[in-house]
Amino acid sequence: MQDLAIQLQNVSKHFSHFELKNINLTLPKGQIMGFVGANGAGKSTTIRLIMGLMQADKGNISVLGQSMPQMQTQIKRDVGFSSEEMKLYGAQNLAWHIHFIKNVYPNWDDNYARELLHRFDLNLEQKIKQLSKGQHIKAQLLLVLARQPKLLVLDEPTTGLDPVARQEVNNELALILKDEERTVLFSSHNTADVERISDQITFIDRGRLIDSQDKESYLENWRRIQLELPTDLPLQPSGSVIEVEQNGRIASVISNQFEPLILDAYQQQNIKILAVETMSLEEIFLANVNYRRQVQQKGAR
Ligand SMILES: Nc1ncnc2c1ncn2[C@@H]1O[C@H](COP(=O)(O)OP(=O)(O)OP(=O)(O)O)[C@@H](O)[C@H]1O
Repeated sequence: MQDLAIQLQNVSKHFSHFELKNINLTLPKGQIMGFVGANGAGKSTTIRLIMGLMQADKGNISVLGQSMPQMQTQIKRDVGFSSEEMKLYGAQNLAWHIHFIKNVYPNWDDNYARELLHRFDLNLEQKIKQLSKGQHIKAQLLLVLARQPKLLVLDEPTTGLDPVARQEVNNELALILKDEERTVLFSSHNTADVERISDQITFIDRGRLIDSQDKESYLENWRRIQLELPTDLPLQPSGSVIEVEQNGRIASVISNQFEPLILDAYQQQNIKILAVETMSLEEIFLANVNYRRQVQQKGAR
């Protein structure tokens, strides 16, 4: 069996107005997973459960082979976690934080910390409370990255950063990708970031995982097909076609399991194929969420 950094089996968590339902998720070691969902989809809740900061109502969670939350103290050294909720000590500067963390975590890498300090354009002596929001996020990331943990769990690491800082952080994550021993789970609203640096993609919507797969084969499955129909009668979705937009005799359809046979089937109905287009992760995410919500609504009726 492949070595897993994170495994969730049938995990559920119920709040008064929200339910995270039957989450099954596996992240193999050495991979970087982008965890994508709209506001309130359940990303932070899932991450809190993984980190043992909250207890699931049901299901099993294991992190680096250890059960959570029972073994959270034992695995803390190997897991680096960063989220907006975690505040640094405002009255102290970055040098103080580095000194503190270095004493706790033996894998602390001074050279890497210096490189990050330079690349993130941070000042060791400036008090944390004087930092801008973006600088605070970068300081937090420096402290967690330089520990060289085996697993990094980052809750929206690039939210609130300007495009330049976002690129700096993404570049660091992309560098980590080259190290086959290290694993990253990061949540994001930004599908462009996720498309660029992840090798696993997980979509969550309204507390349910809607897809979790390796990026290459996932992107390969989705296509938008432009069609010219023989008449303007409405074209119905069928098979792997999940969305049809039609204007007269011109239609644009989306397939979530594309194969050339779909084109043959259209041609047999005298439908002309105008174009077969790949889709960005953003387009796929939006189409997928719309489709899943429609299916859910139909099921609920
Ligand atoms: N401790 C809690 N008690 C009650 N409800 C909660 C609690 N924590 C989260 N929720 C609810 O669970 C839902 C999911 O929240 P969560 O923070 O996991 O979403 P998210 O995907 O991280 O969203 P965002 O992108 O906006 O940060 C929300 O409706 C939120 O109000």
